[in-house]
Amino acid sequence: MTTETVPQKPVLLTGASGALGRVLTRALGEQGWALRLTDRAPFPAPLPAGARFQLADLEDGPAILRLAEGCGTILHFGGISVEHPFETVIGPNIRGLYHVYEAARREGARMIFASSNHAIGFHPRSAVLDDDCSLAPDGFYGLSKAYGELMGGLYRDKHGVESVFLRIGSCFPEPTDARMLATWLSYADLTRLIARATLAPSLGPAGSVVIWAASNNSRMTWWRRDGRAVIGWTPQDSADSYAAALEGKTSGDPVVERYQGGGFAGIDYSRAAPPR
Ligand SMILES: NC(=O)C1=CN([C@@H]2O[C@H](COP(=O)(O)OP(=O)(O)OC[C@H]3O[C@@H](n4cnc5c(N)ncnc54)[C@H](O)[C@@H]3O)[C@@H](O)[C@H]2O)C=CC1
Ligand SMILES: O=C(O)[C@H]1OC(=O)[C@H](O)[C@@H](O)[C@@H]1O
Repeated sequence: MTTETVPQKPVLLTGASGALGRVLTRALGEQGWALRLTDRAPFPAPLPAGARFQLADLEDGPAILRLAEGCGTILHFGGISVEHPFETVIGPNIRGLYHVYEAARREGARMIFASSNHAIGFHPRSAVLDDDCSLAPDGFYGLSKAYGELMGGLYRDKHGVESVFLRIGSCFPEPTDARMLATWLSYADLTRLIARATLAPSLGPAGSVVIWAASNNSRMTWWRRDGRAVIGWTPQDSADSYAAALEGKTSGDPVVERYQGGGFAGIDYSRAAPPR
């Protein structure tokens, strides 16, 4: 038996011009994937063979539906990616997300949603979380990710749309502070995770899985059971080799150090844009 390494249908990647979108475009393009790329910002590098890019805003529903035509998987990485006032987040991350889920429903595509640790960021670091833990967003951004997971549940239960919810920790070239000794996800582990999430023949009886998306970091003691066995993903990298350099690099702020979401838990935009 041969293991499939390239999806049979094209894959739509939103947020292609962003940090992780560019990483995935390069890595999956090199593996011969047929990529349909989109972002509201131009793609800042040459496109790999087999990739097409189209500028679009996630808030433009008809454009998103057209882009998804014929795709078997949607990698949804577009949107606001850090804490911002509510009015900034709602368009891309809520209305835009709805357009992407509608596209997945119409195409019968599997959704791989870049959720975030900030969907559960108000859990204390002393808590040990399984994939069915309560959502505990640490701001408007985290709230939009929690809403995205709930929307995925609705589209699964009502329309049979499959979803992989990636609760990504901190995905950067390397960890840069003590918190990331727990939360870091290497680019290579992300790429392998996306491949397994896309190519896994089934997401099990539930039709959706939650993945704690961090590398094999021994300091990640907050996250336990998830759906990685269902898709066949095992992280291979680790932040441990950075420990000597980063262990003392904490914020000194008790709020930041207490919660899993770190600095986002301490940002307060609640009065940034009063209702009109
Ligand atoms: N990098 C990380 O450590 C983590 C990232 N994530 C999620 O992964 C995804 C990708 O993250 P990054 O690449 O780091 O973020 P990024 O900010 O570099 O990329 C996001 C992309 O979305 C695009 N975008 C924003 N609003 C849009 C709209 N209305 N229409 C079309 N495109 C729009 C932006 O132009 C940007 O290129 C995001 O959804 C983020 O929330 C989640 C947890 C951790
Ligand atoms: O918590 C973290 O480290 C990361 O979480 C996220 O969701 C953000 O997209 C990223 O910019 C943060 O650095």
